[in-house]
Amino acid sequence: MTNSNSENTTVQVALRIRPLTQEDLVNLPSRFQRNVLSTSPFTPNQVIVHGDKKLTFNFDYVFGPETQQRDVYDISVRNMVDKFLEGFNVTILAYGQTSSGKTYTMGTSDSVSSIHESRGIIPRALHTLFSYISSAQFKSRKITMKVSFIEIYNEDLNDLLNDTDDDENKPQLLIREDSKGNIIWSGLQEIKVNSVEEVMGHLARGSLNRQVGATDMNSQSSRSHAIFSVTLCQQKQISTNGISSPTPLSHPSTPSTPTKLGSPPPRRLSKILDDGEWVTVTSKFNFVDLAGSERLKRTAVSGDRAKEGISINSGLLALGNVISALGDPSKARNTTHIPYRDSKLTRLLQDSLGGNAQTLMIACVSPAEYNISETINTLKYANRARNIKNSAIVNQEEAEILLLLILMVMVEDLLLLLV
Ligand SMILES: Nc1ncnc2c1ncn2[C@@H]1O[C@H](COP(=O)(O)OP(=O)(O)OP(=O)(O)O)[C@@H](O)[C@H]1O
Repeated sequence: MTNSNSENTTVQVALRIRPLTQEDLVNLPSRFQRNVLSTSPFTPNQVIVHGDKKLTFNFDYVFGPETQQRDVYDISVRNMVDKFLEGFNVTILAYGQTSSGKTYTMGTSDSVSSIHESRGIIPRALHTLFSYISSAQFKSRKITMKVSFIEIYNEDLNDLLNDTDDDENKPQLLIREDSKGNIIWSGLQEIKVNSVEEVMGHLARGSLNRQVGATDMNSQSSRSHAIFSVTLCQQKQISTNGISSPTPLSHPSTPSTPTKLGSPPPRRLSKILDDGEWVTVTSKFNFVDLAGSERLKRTAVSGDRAKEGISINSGLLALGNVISALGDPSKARNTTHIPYRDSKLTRLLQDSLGGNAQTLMIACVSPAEYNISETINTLKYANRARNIKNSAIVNQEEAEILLLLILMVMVEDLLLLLV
């Protein structure tokens, strides 16, 4: 950490091992239902794979099959919500093979009426956010929150919150880079929200629009990558000594005497400066539910499903390549080229991987022997992500607002000189 407005962090990686489900007990051959994963009793956050040979992997967090949704949230996510409120961009990615628990963990399919205990990360994070925002500490701030929901399906971008059937008049979704190198998703609807219920309504509506199709492994398999985003804009006043001031911004009044350029600030301008600066802090929270990472032959698909599989895998392959390039110190020294542009997924997530965001990857796995090779792939993939270094900053714009105030006063003064 350099100062309170910028933090150098690494991508945090949590492993979540789901329990055997009723579907496993019905669908998997009984000789392959054996549990092949255990957590280490001696080394925290270590998982042991009991296959042909014993393998161990370490993560920032390891959640065993008995871990409840509340604990996953409290231990690994709650602190990221705090960071989001401070003005940092935050991304949480759920990665893993089909049916490994990504949607369950993330809560992407949860609705307002979902049972409280089984609620995933998204509804929990929103409850925390809204309770903070309605607290006394935030009363003096002007706050707007917006949500958007984007899907990448066969390398096409879809706006899951735009229900219009009129495809021709739907705005084109584009990924752009601004002059500061920030990634902008343009053409996407951003809907203003005022309560957890409203957010959950949009999440449920968007999830219904998401592409799902039956594979052999999961009858409701998500065939697309989906990113639910919450953007928080806070206008707050900070006094010049850095302490938040509750005084709202008052518009500058007409000056009694005109000010010459270069003269000391007029009294009302120095009053504005004394009262403190108004700053706008904007942060974005991305909840990413990736499509299943399994190899095609496992899901026994053909035709359109196979085409989807190839495109899902190419997005995840590109994500893997970006992770390798960012996470392998020897490669990072030798090449400055990070292949973000190889897929829409990596381009959309460019800020979250090696950029201006605090990022948590949750790798989800099944404990059953039947899935052992996919599980090992997931463990290796997620392990590499731990080496990625991000450099996040509080997205605060004070200079522009102050400059604007000074310019407003100057324009008024110049106008007065003309009359
Ligand atoms: N930790 C858990 N505790 C209890 N049930 C779980 C847990 N994780 C997943 N499940 C159950 O396992 C099944 C598959 O989970 P889920 O749909 O979240 O998988 P997924 O990884 O999102 O799959 P896909 O990539 O195909 O969408 C669901 O019935 C879900 O309720």
